[in-house]
Amino acid sequence: MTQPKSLWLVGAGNMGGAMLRGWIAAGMPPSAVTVIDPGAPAVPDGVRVLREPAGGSPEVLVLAVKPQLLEAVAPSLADVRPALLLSILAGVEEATLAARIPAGSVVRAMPNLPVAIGKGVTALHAAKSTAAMREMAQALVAPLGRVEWIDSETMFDAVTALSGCGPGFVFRFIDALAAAGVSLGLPAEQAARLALATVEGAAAMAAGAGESPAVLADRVASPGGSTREGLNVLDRDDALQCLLQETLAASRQRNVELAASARG
Ligand SMILES: NC(=O)C1=CN([C@@H]2O[C@H](COP(=O)(O)OP(=O)(O)OC[C@H]3O[C@@H](n4cnc5c(N)ncnc54)[C@H](OP(=O)(O)O)[C@@H]3O)[C@@H](O)[C@H]2O)C=CC1
Ligand SMILES: O=C(O)[C@@H]1CCC=N1
Repeated sequence: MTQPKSLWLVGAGNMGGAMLRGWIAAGMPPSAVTVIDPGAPAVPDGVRVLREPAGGSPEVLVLAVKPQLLEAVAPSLADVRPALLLSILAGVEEATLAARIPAGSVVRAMPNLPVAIGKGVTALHAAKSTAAMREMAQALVAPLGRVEWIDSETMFDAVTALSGCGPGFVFRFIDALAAAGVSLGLPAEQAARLALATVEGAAAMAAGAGESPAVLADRVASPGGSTREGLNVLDRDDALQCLLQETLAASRQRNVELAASARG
């Protein structure tokens, strides 16, 4: 990967910490990274941790605090001049970021939690970045999993709802599948193991298959068999489809609200 000479990670919580673990696992030298986080989080060996910026500027500044903290954090970064600001803040728009933090280029990124194991998805958007900094951003997130550029920033909230929040929805589905097994009399621990392995196997198979998930679902559903009966419940009045539409719409709406409040 094209390694940045220096990278500051501002906020190393759930998501910043996941990206950091992914980068170190992918070979980024820990000595290139400074974490800035007043909570003094645990970080991989060799990574420097500061409570606040202590002068100088990195080549890349990754902003990974909560969107609601942008206003509070920006003044401490007012004298920092990174070549690239990579923001993972949900909702917060490129223009808002550029107005708060002076950076050569701004790229928005929307990763998801599995980046920690190199199996994440990161969406990227940049309207005004230089080509070199777009490449830098892409090279930075490429070892963390799939990378997708989003042309229109207006789509970024929808992408955030789907792939950024998506692992949360899938984790909930795994629990619900297990709980449904328990309701049929299975022991809880065994149901949890079966649900997780089933989702893992089905996702891996769908990822490697040349056919759509719909075709694969039909392959599980033998004519006149029991899967069809179950699918009929999920499909009745588009029950699952409607539930997920409502789920993503609620998440997207929250991103819109976060963007508006960061705009000020
Ligand atoms: N979680 C996820 O799956 C995803 C999150 N995101 C985005 O990532 C960002 C962070 O979310 P998440 O990791 O879940 O939140 P967390 O609260 O887990 O992480 C935020 C981190 O920032 C730290 N922090 C607080 N104040 C400051 C400060 N002044 N300077 C530097 N660091 C500070 C927090 O410390 P302390 O805990 O001590 O307050 C914490 O370690 C959000 O903008 C979110 O939209 C994007 C994609 C997915
Ligand atoms: O829930 C959140 O706010 C963040 C954004 C995407 C995933 N988690």
